[in-house]
Amino acid sequence: MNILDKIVIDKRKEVDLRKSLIPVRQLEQSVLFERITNSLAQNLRVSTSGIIAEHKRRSPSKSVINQDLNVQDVASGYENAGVCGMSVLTDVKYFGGAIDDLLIARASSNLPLLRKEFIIDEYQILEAKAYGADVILLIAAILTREEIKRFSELAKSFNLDVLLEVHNEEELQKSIMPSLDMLGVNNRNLKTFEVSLETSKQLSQLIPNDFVKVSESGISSIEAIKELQPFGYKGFLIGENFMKTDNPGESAKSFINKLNE
Ligand SMILES: O=C(O)c1ccccc1NCC(=O)[C@H](O)[C@H](O)COP(=O)(O)O
Repeated sequence: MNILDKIVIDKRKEVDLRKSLIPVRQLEQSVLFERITNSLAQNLRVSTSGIIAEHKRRSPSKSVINQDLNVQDVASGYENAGVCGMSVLTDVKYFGGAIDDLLIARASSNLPLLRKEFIIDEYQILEAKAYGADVILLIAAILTREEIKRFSELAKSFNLDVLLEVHNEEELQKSIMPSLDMLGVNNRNLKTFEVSLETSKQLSQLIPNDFVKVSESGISSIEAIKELQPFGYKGFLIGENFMKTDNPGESAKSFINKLNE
């Protein structure tokens, strides 16, 4: 059993509990449900840096990264740094996140917000919309093609962007469909937790040009981005490298300044 299998077992129980506490009707009545969303894919298409900066307190691979910061400060710092979008990990058990982190990030910035979650049920997409997200993540490794289609079409009906994440060729081949906006290649091997940019490089040629290509995980240097850009990547999801510092916003700002030099 890999880490995703464990996360999904817990997630099913969590989602059942959340559904019983907050019914769909209540989510649909949220003021944010009517909010006009802000497209991350569009920002990435026109950006020179393409940075998507993540709020990440801890992770299965690194344990604690940073538990001392306010989401408000991180979100406003990232916005001030000029990132293209912010990823907010909302998983409680494995990442120390919360759905309220999304709400706080929404109140603190106008950035496109990605709900970084292990989505296995439509309910979580309604939650994403009700708590102010602009983008959802779908992970091919934990979904069937039919689920990817159903979930991405539901997200598009709410004007949410969809980032589909893959780890290998098989996941990529089963997932390609028009209701996706961005294809993300995760460089982290979920069995060993090792990261290798080679994964992004190898899969890049199999991703049709209609999708914005995003490289995820293990990116910690300007050189890594310069290495990935020739493979067509327009988006770079960075978590730990910024979050391990006392001031992720400042850290993202100096990273982007160096990248643009
Ligand atoms: O980060 C982990 O340890 C992890 C383990 C299992 C499933 C997902 C995991 N991370 C989620 C992510 O995709 C990353 O947080 C994101 O790509 C940023 O990665 P990094 O820059 O390496 O923090």
